[in-house]
Amino acid sequence: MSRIRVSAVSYTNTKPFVYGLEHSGIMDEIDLTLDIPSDCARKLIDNKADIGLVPVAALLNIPGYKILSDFCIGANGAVNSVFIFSTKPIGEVKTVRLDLQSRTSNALARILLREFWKVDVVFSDSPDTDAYVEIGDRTFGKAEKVPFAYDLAEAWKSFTGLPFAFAVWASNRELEPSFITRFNEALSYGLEHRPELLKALPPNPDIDLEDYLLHKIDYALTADKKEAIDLFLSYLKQIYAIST
Ligand SMILES: C=C(O[C@@H]1C=C(C(=O)O)C=C[C@H]1O)C(=O)O
Repeated sequence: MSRIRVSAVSYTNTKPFVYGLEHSGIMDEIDLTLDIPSDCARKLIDNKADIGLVPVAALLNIPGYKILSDFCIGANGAVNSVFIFSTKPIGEVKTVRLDLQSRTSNALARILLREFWKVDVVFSDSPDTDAYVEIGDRTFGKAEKVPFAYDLAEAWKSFTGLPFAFAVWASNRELEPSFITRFNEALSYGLEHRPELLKALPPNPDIDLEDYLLHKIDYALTADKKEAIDLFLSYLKQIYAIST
């Protein structure tokens, strides 16, 4: 039987999930790759993977997608690894560069700039923009070093009162229910064993990894995070309608 191809995110936020998958029998049934979020989305869209930790902004491009887990990469308030970094206060920003590794946070930035901060900006690939979106481990420690840093999960909570989900476990086809159960058990094992994982991770002077993996990243795909996804996707559709 051919293995199920799984694309997970290569950032620290996903390490508990990877720990769970690697410490379970499921490794015999899957081919696991670690990818930046934009590649993870691309693999699901192009049928190069069967399951992915898919940026929610990409769900609209995966016909018939199925969310197969009650775990996600989310946050309830500040997440500490998804930012707009800026040389100016957000109300004065005119140009913004997006992050090529991101799908969700780029869209979230567009929504918040327009609907929450109410600034009209131009998006550009130029290295000289007033502000830029950045996600993942590359952001660790930067918020204290730049003139202005805006945590996008925190801003979303201020805007909507809701938590947020950046990426969900989804498939692009039907899978065996018993496999999905075992997959979820492996993810759950990883979350439960975060203390052991934390002991094994090299210390990082730029981030409190315990706080990040136990408190900032919120892994439960709760009803209010699903509500947030629906709301986020409805804003995203409006933005597509405007920009196309
Ligand atoms: C919290 C994060 O969430 C991520 C952000 C994503 C995106 O912007 O597309 C996708 C997956 C997550 O890893 C992060 O990367 O720091």
